[in-house]
Amino acid sequence: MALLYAREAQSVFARIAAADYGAVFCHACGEQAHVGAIQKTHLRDLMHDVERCKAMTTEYEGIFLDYSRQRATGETMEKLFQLAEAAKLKERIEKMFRGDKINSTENRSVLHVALRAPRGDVGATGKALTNVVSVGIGGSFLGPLFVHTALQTDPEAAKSAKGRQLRFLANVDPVDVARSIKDLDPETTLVVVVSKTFTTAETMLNARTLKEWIVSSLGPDAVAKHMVAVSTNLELVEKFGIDPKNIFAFSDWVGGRYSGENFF
Ligand SMILES: O=P(O)(O)OC[C@H]1O[C@H](O)[C@H](O)[C@@H](O)[C@@H]1O
Repeated sequence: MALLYAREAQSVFARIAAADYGAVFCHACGEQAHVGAIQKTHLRDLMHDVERCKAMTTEYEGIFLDYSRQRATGETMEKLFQLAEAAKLKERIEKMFRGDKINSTENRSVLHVALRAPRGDVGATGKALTNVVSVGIGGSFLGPLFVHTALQTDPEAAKSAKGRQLRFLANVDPVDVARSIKDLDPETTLVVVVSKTFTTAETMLNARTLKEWIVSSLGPDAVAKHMVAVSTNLELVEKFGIDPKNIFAFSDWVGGRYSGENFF
């Protein structure tokens, strides 16, 4: 986990560095000369420096990180830390984790890190969410169904699924909807609305029905804890009332029939 977060920081850092290198690095640190010098340095020579190599390793929560094989010296690292501070890297990472719309070109949150959230989420009343109702039709139904069926014979998946239930709502038959939720408790149920477009009439109707089911039992605030969406249409998902932090977004160039290959 620590390594994943470190990687996250690294990638944010790389983006900031790439975008603002000239403006931030040179102004804040005034060190273009160092860039020139390090560019002329061969990694082989740096690797002879035992002290440097030792200093460029770190360990956290059992994960060992060795970044000595980067063309960088202790001085480079000092400057990079200054750059990170000048570019407000920590603040930017916090914004990303908080779900702020840091993707300014598309005006959307960047929340793939939410996919790494620890398992065992609880609902609005603190009870574990053990039931999942997957709402979606067409590719948005068959993809999840395919994965569910395939994993049924996987011993590890079967073990994790013990005591849990997964139901699919793939049509607008009110009897089917009623039957699917009849023995489920909203307190322990998570509703996943799967819709690439988030406009499909059947899916939207079922999503509204289940939203009402949750709200009438647990109140409007419970939606944030009991409903998530898998979609390309972040605007409509938010309008529907699902917390942006609970959107598993994917790109519209993934066809519905390939739905099993992304978050579905
Ligand atoms: O994922 P959605 O946008 O809700 O679309 C769900 C389904 O809608 C229609 O039935 C289309 O013919 C399918 O190709 C699509 O998979």
